[in-house]
Amino acid sequence: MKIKICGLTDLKEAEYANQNYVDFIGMVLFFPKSKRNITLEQAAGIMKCLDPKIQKVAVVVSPSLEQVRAIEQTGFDYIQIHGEIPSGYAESCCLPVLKAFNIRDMKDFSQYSADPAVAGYVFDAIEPGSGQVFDWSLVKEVPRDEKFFFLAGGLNPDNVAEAIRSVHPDGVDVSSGVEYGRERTGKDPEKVRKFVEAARKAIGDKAVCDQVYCRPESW
Ligand SMILES: O=C(O)c1ccccc1N[C@@H]1O[C@H](COP(=O)(O)O)[C@@H](O)[C@H]1O
Repeated sequence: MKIKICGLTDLKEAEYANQNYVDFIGMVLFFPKSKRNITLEQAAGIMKCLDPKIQKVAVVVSPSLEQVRAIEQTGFDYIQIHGEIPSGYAESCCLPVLKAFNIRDMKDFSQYSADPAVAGYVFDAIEPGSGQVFDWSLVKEVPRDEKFFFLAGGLNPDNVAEAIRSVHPDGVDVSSGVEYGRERTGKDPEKVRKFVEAARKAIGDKAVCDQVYCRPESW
């Protein structure tokens, strides 16, 4: 079971990821509508501060091939794509894709599950990065294959254990749920710590571990 903290925007947030030994971080790119959108140059600076063991995910919405190539050159390990994967991706790009499904897109699931460029799935609420929880029963029946299954959408320190027990994902993904409230923006180190602690505690629960789908070592 892996933990992903998404939407990092500055160097101190990279430090929170290091301090809590998270497995993945995400950074939102080429999506100015998001308050977490940063430039490739900012992302490169954040990457330099990250523990090299942490996997770096570029989070994008229907990117162009040109944007994907720029992301590849910046040194990301994965690309999380909401919306459409650009046509010609397999021929000219090599970053493994985490295909995000904003739950109304589930009709496209079988198409993407057959795509060799797709290394994993991120199941998220309708509005990405909105902090909204969706009905987890919608993904409980998703057939488990060799691709990685991240649960996202409104997770927070108070509901992540229940999410793990209920859905048995391979990984949990959070952004809004570890941020400050209305008065301040950015990640709250105390919420990051509590989220990671709650997730690890739930994972450590033997009854849960026995049911969680086992991943290959590389994950
Ligand atoms: O965070 C954003 O603004 C964002 C923008 C574009 C695509 C995805 C985005 N966020 C991703 O949404 C999930 C869940 O976030 P939350 O915990 O519900 O806030 C996560 O993967 C974010 O990276």
